Amino acid sequence: MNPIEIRNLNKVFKTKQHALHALNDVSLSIQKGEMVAIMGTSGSGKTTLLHILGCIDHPSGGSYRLNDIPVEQQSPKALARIRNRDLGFVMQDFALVDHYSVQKNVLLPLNYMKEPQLRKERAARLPALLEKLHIGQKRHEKVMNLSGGQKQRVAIARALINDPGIILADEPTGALDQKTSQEIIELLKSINQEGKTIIIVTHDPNIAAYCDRIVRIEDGRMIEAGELIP
Ligand SMILES: Nc1ncnc2c1ncn2[C@@H]1O[C@H](COP(=O)(O)OP(=O)(O)OP(=O)(O)O)[C@@H](O)[C@H]1O
Repeated sequence: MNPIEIRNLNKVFKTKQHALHALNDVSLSIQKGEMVAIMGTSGSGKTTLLHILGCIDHPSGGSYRLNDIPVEQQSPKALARIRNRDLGFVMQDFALVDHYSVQKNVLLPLNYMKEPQLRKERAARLPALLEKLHIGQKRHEKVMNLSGGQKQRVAIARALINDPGIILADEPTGALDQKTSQEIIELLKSINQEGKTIIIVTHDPNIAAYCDRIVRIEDGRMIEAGELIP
């Protein structure tokens, strides 16, 4: 079973004037432990695809199985649980709460977890996780006082606190300088080498070079699926 299986996926955005086909007949399988780059020109549909993979948006047609679960048949509550447990998100603008501390930001996903024992177990991972991401000393610092690279490390820690199998990253280095970008992609690569499946939307060929394969999208169509890992 592949963690991600999409078949003949379509996404149409309807406005009063017209219907925009953001994704057109996209089929894609992603194996466990792969690191995949999604590339394409601006407006080609990359973020739309990532949002559907992240169960943030719904396709207009086609099927999506995530960890063998048919996503389109899930209730909003079940989808919220999937987003919380099975997926970690890393965004270009970090999507952190600036006036919260590092610790409070990283622990945020646990607020949505009902099981107290599991929440406790996950929270206990915090110190080791922050050390691993080299932000241990910033634990009580407000996020607004951190550099861009440090903020992205906090966002990666938050994505990992629930130990999801899949990390989805939308231009994770888009707001960072070249040196910091390299540090962040090397960090994501090391997380991938520990077994996480990682999907990264990027414009940057240097970032894509760290991935196992490149999926290219143009005008909502997948024009290249790259080579699968043997
Ligand atoms: N909510 C929406 N309503 C209407 N059209 C949308 C919506 N979201 C995206 N689109 C359109 O769908 C197309 C694909 O957008 P998407 O954001 O997926 O592109 P992208 O490849 O991620 O672009 P970029 O590299 O500039 O971020 C674009 O034409 C965009 O204008």
